[in-house]
Amino acid sequence: MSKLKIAVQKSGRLYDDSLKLLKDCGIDINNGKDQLKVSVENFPLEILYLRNSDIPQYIEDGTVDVAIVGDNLLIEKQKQVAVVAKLGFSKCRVSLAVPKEVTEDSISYFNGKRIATSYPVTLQAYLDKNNITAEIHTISGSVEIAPNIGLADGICDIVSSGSTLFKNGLRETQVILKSEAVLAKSLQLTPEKEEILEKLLFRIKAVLRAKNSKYILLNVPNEKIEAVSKILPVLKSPTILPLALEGWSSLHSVIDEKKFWEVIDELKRAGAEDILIVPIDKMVI
Ligand SMILES: Nc1ncnc2c1ncn2[C@@H]1O[C@H](COP(=O)(O)OP(=O)(O)OP(=O)(O)O)[C@@H](O)[C@H]1O
Ligand SMILES: O=P(O)(O)OC[C@H]1O[C@H](OP(=O)(O)OP(=O)(O)O)[C@H](O)[C@@H]1O
Ligand SMILES: [Mg+2]
Repeated sequence: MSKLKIAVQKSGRLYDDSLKLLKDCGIDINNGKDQLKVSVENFPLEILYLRNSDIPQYIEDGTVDVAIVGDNLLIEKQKQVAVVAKLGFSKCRVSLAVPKEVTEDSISYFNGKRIATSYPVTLQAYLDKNNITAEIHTISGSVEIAPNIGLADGICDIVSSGSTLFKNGLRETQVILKSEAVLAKSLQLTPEKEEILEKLLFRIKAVLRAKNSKYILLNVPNEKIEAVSKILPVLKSPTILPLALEGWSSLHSVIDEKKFWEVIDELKRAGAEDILIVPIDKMVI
């Protein structure tokens, strides 16, 4: 039986979360030190550890079948690949930034200026769209240093917390795009590999869904069940179990964690008590 070849970043920003995701999907990974190709025993998968920057080309060639890669890099490299799932980690943006002393916020500041970046294609497309003519200096890293050493008047680079910009006396002026890790696939997969990918995706979706959801249990007087149920932003309808205490019930359901914080006060006002929120490991719907 053939195996699906998946590329994962060898080391860097994507590595830990990529491996955690695969492990959460029940995939046993036993890496030897410096082993760059690992065959998985309990799923038809072969893992290749590669440089993030090389991955888009490998997917387009069909050298690898699928990969976990930063979406911003796929946009930059303009390869013929398909994104099959957003993975919710390594969230960042590609932004323009200027020395903090520059007071101008408008994109027209960059007209006739020099911009250092590792993402020249993304930057050029953005400048063209905004009718800006600038000189692009492509460098492969430590982009934030460029204005300080007189190499550029501004930069275009990845921003996440903003701390690298801040420490280098820069400030973000325009967000060009937002990115996160994605699962991308080759356009040349055989039907057999598509089938393995479907199985992998099924697991990934169950893991991601569970990450954003919580199991909620709360106690409520019977006459208030309807009012409380109406407020709960639940998946289907809640499970209602009678408590040993006469006139009370326990409501169980699954909710989106973010929505829970929005309705907590309303739930209490409507009569909910003893609210428990419990993590969910996997969620198949
Ligand atoms: N500070 C950050 N916060 C969140 N995500 C980031 C951050 N920096 C980079 N990323 C995302 O992680 C991906 C990998 O970044 P990383 O810096 O680890 O590798 P790289 O320098 O692009 O490549 P290589 O593996 O080829 O050395 C980027 O393409 C981007 O999508
Ligand atoms: O907004 P922040 O949270 O500070 O993150 C942004 C920084 O993170 C990335 O660099 P990284 O640390 O990956 O180093 P690299 O340039 O060697 O890839 C990116 O190139 C920025 O420099
Ligand atoms: Mg980096």
